[in-house]
Parts: sequence; C-alpha cells; structure tokens
Amino acid sequence: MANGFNLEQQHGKGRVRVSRVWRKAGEDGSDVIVEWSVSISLLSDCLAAYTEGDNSSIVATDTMKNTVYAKAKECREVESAESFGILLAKHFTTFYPQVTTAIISIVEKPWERVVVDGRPHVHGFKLGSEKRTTEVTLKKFGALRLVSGIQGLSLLKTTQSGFEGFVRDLYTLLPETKERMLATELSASWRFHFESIYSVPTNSFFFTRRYENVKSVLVDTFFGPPDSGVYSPSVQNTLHCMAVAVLNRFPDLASIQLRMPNLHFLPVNLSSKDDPNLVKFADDVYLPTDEPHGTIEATLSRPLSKL
Ligand SMILES: O=c1[nH]c(=O)c2[nH]c(=O)[nH]c2[nH]1
Repeated sequence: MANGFNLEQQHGKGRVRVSRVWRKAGEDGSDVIVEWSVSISLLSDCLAAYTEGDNSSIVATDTMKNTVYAKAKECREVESAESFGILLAKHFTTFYPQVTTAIISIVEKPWERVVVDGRPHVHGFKLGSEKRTTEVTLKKFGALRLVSGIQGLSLLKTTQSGFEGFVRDLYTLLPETKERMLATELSASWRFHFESIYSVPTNSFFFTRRYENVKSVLVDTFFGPPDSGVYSPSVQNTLHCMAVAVLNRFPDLASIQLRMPNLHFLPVNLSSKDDPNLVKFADDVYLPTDEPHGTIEATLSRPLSKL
C-alpha cells in the first residue's frame, strides 16, 4: 500500500545487444557466434523509490546492462538463448535480496554458418531470416516459466489452399475459392512444462535441437508431402494442424501459441476500353499485399491432468 493505493511495478533494461564468440568450440574446431538482444525486467521491493524518492533499493538498469556483458564473458561453454536467460535470471534473483522475480527476453539473430566449396566454413556466417526467441520468468526460489519461439518465418504455397463456406451477408464480396495462394509470416512460441529451475536439461544443445525440431514440424505440417502437399481449407485449420502436430510430437511442451497473418495475393484482372480482358486472371498474375492482412492466432494447451 502506498498513499492508500496499490502499486505494481517492475523496472529493467530493454534490448541490450551482445554478441559472444566461442573460439574453436564448434565441430571440427570451428568458431561459434551468437548475437542476442536481451531485455531484462525485475520485480523487486523498491516501493520507496516510487513513493519517497528513496533509491536505496534500486538495482540500476545500467548495472543490469553491464551484467549481461559480464555474464557473457563468464560463459566458458557455448550457451543457448534459453540457458543464458536462465543464468541471468538466476543471478538477479539470488544476488539481490529485494528482487523477487526476473523476466529475461532474448531475441537471437540468425547468423548461419556459410558453406564454401561444399564445406561448412570455420569462421564465416551469413544472416538468415527468421529469429529465435526465448522468455524466462524466474521467481526467487526457483519457480520457472520457460517459453521459446520463432519470429518472422515466411512461408508460401502456390496452391492447395481455398476458403469456402464462410458467413455471407450484406458486406460480403469475397468469392468462395478452392484455389488460391497461401502466404504467411509465422510467429510461434511454445512453453516447456519445466516448472522449476532444477528440472531444466543442463545440456544447452537440448534447446537448440528442440528449436530446429519444432520448426521442422511446423514447416512440414504447413506444406504436407513434397510431391502432393496438403489441402488447406483455411488459415485457421492449417494453424490448428500445425499446433496439434507440435504438441503430439513433444510431450514436454505444455502449450503452443501461433500467429499466422494471412498475407493476401490478390488476383489481377485488368480491362481497358478496347480490351475488357487485357489481363484476365488464370491463377497466374497476383498483386502481393501485406496491408491490410488477416490476423489469425490461437493457443493450444494440454489439459493440466496430462502433464
Ligand atoms: O483462411 C482464411 N481465413 C479467414 O478467416 C479469412 N477471411 C478472409 O477474408 N479470407 C480468409 N482466409
């Protein structure tokens, strides 16, 4: 209670950019690099800072930023975004008596090893597209919420998509179709069922392998078999199939959230005074758009009793 009001507060540092290189730590003695944007938020007992101007309990956000670099330096072994987030959260919740919860979010840039003359390069990387993410929420005595994810995975198929049977009313102009393009920029986040810091796998490759495997299940389910694909009656149904496939494959995931904007490819038809069929659409020429776009998102969770 402060002045008769309830006050909820947290403070932290956003988007601390850090890159860590581990020399000769990869397979065949190659260098390993990560580039992270780390955001920290601490829930701490520092009410007097807000109500009295008394800063004596404040962990300075500048100190939080410096901690990111100091802990990156201390990591002798290659760390995943998840294991680094946990390590930072552990530090903040154990080192400072007044800190009750630490929330660490990390977005990793997709530096990928280049292949030259058919062989992986020992120190050469190029930037890929989709980003890997994690959010660690750790309470003082080890209660953990761990979410990993992917952002900005662009997927497109040229056929095997339609949209029919939807509500028709005064304002409905969209024709029904069995044949359209389907394009999206997928964001997904999946929550692990580990509920304590003591039950998290210590092998940091666990999270990297899991990221790759979840990504494969999402992509494979979106497209279907390579020769024939799979028909999508709506973004909603495809999204649901993808989420079900991930939870069925990985029993240690409690839930998955998917966002799939529907990036419309509009049929192009042009007519002129002389030629009403100047350009007549035949599933060939499209106007790609991203504004406006459909926004379709859902979270699929396991019933608690099944965990
Ligand atoms: O797959 C789709 N889901 C929708 O909800 C929708 N709405 C729309 O106009 N087109 C589509 N496509």
